[in-house]
Amino acid sequence: MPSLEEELFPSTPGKFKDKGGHGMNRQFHRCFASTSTMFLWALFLIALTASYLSFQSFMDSGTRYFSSTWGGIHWEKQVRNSAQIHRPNGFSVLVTGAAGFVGSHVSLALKKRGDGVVGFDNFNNYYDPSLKKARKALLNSHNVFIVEGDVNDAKLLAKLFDIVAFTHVMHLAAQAGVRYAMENPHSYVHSNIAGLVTLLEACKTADPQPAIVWASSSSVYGLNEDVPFSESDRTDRPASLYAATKKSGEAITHTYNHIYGLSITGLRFFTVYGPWGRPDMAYFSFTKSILQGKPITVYRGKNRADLARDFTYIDDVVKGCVASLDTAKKSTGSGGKKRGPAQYRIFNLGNTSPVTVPMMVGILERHLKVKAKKNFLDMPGNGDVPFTHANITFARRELGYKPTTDLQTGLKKFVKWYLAYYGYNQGSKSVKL
Ligand SMILES: O=C(O)[C@H]1O[C@H](OP(=O)(O)OP(=O)(O)OC[C@H]2O[C@@H](n3ccc(=O)[nH]c3=O)[C@H](O)[C@@H]2O)[C@H](O)[C@@H](O)[C@@H]1O
Repeated sequence: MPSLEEELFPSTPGKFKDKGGHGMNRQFHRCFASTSTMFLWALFLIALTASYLSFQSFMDSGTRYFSSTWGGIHWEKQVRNSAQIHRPNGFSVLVTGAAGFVGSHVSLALKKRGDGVVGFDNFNNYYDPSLKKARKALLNSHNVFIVEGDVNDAKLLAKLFDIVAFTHVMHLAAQAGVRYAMENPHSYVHSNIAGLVTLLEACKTADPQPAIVWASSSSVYGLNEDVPFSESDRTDRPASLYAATKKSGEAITHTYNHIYGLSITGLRFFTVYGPWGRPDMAYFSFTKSILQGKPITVYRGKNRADLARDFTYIDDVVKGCVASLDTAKKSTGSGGKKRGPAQYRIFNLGNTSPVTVPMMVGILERHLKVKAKKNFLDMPGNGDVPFTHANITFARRELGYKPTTDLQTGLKKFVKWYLAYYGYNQGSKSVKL
């Protein structure tokens, strides 16, 4: 049986039989037959190519539509609902890193006072994503919708700005952690530099342009030895790639402020801790190890000096973030062009009372009622700095920022949350105090 293809496009000369007649005629017929065969073949190939290409493009859009986590009428409705403002002169805020530690707290605080909040997070596995999912569930229960996506996704960002006229962006999405930068340097460049630029491009083009508040880091002070650290101190000697990407962020945001009129506020966070915190941070991982009866490594600086941090409680930092949004002036650009000078600020958000790491461990021991097995180790050259200490005069004056929680009180709240969330049974070999 001839195939469908053969029936439509006969290729055997026998089917174009010369039914008698002259040589010329035969010649003409042969010639005509071969030309028309070629023509038909060409038509067939064109049709095949065209249908292949349209199938490809259908698959492309289909893949995006069916497998991506964004897009569609239902999704847009969720975004719009989440962005709805429920107070006079309220904001609509895009919070990146909303499933993160600081992001989830800030999102909740804004939502509770009636601002519209749309979360944004890529739920990466730098640390246990189930904790991020639990934060997401908490936010969902307060009607905050988190868009799943990466800040490097320009199309998704453009779509969001298309749907919502965000008044502010609270940019907290980042690759965090000081020492992990030696293991995975490119993840810092990807999130903290490339992602930041993609986000700023979206903000600069948005109409209206939002005001931006974003997370820098106390680590930008690097090898600075003037204490306490003031915003005007040197920040050109970072000790880690993480710090270098945050410092770059300060420079990059400045250019977007200068060229496009974006209103920018950079916040230098000082070792933020508390309930729903980050498992990669020392106070958190120490708690887990102490409860499991596992040893912890406590780093020491030059001449065995204890390391110290200006540990800052999450609720204090949230107040600083919200006050930054409240005092941020509008961006001045439109249509991607600057129309006048715009606000550019940088604030320290610290606690102003550094505590040594062994003291922090002592507080945890008391709250957990379990003794830690401590191994002291000279600080490896891994990006750590010996101490941090914030001067918060500027934030106090401009934001009314006034931290009120000391480490003792803050860690008590953290431990209470930790035990409620994970339970006591983290291990069997705990040594009770
Ligand atoms: O303030 C900041 O800018 C930074 O604060 C923290 O960085 P870090 O202060 O290094 O916080 P931890 O990783 O919790 O370390 C706290 C202290 O514990 C020490 N440590 C850490 C881990 C460990 O196993 N042993 C140990 O002694 C560190 O050397 C450091 O002195 C955050 O992890 C960064 O994302 C943030 O940007």
